[in-house]
Amino acid sequence: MAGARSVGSLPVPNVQALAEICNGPDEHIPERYIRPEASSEEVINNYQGDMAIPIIDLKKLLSPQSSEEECVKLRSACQYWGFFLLINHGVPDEVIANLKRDIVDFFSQPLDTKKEYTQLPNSLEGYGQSFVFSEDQKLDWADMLYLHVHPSDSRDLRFWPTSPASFRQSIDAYSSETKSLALCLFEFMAKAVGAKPESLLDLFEEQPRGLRMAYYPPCRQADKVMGLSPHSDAGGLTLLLEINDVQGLQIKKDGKWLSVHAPNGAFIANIGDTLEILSNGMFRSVEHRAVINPNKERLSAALFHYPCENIVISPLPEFVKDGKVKYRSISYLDFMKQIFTQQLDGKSRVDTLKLDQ
Ligand SMILES: O=C(O)CCC(=O)C(=O)O
Ligand SMILES: [Fe+2]
Repeated sequence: MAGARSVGSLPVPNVQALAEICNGPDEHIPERYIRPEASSEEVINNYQGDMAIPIIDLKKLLSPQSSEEECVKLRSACQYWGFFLLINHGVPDEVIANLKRDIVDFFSQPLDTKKEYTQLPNSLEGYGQSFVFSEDQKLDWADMLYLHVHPSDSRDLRFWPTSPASFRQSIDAYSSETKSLALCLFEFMAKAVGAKPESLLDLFEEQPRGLRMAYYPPCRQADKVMGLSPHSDAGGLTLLLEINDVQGLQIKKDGKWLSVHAPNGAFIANIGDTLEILSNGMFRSVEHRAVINPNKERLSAALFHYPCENIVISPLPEFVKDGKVKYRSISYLDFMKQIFTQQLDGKSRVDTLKLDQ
């Protein structure tokens, strides 16, 4: 593969700056950003009834009176959707508001200021783009700032912006306040299928977490470009925050794209590949993408929860019903390496690990 790297992205133009140049209705958009699939597949915008994304209430999960009922909903959400909205999650409004403000402020700074945090070769962290493997690969209409936020010794402060001045503090507070959320969800997910809570908790207890903040510039020809290519998330669980209330996330449901939007203050939670394998396919890691708004910029922040680095990802015995193991085992490090060396051409990563039934 031309230009392949072990990790990190090839450098590509800054999209926010590009969008400012080609912002007319007929302006030429460079060929590498033209994505026919952005408008060629069916999208459902007003979903209702069975097509409404499940809403999980953390307060209800934690309350002895309602926990069992909410656990049933959680199980069904993880099995059939792989996505759910998480409400009453307990992360203070102020912590979320501060993070949102600072992310907006960061991306609205001059390019030269943001470039001080540019990704280095062979590193994913910093300001730039994710997953650009080759010179001829189509490109997404977005810029990103990716940081390891936990554990604290994984932080590389070279990439942590000092402007806006409160940014580091806001990310740190957000990281602390979300710390127990995913573990709590893992615990209930295990309980929901009759497995011991430790079965998942033990694998995620060190909680490596990364925060990917994305800036999707508007594009007058939004139907020609793609904000974030279809993908599934590699880790265990992702908690997504929509920063400025502009819709753009779409998830694959029964072969169609479904627009998903979080009401103010809710998280959009989704199962990642690692959890699909650990749960022997009981929980689904679902393909999703982000599209572009013609008039408004969109910002989001995805908090990825990874398992401990030294584990082998393999279906957990408690999730294997009828003795049928559906995935082959792979060390977590090898699994992550694949992300940077393999172009899957539309195939899902977990599919490559599925055993023939
Ligand atoms: O921005 C979004 O809505 C989606 C982000 C996402 O899927 C990701 O960062 O993996
Ligand atoms: Fe994602």
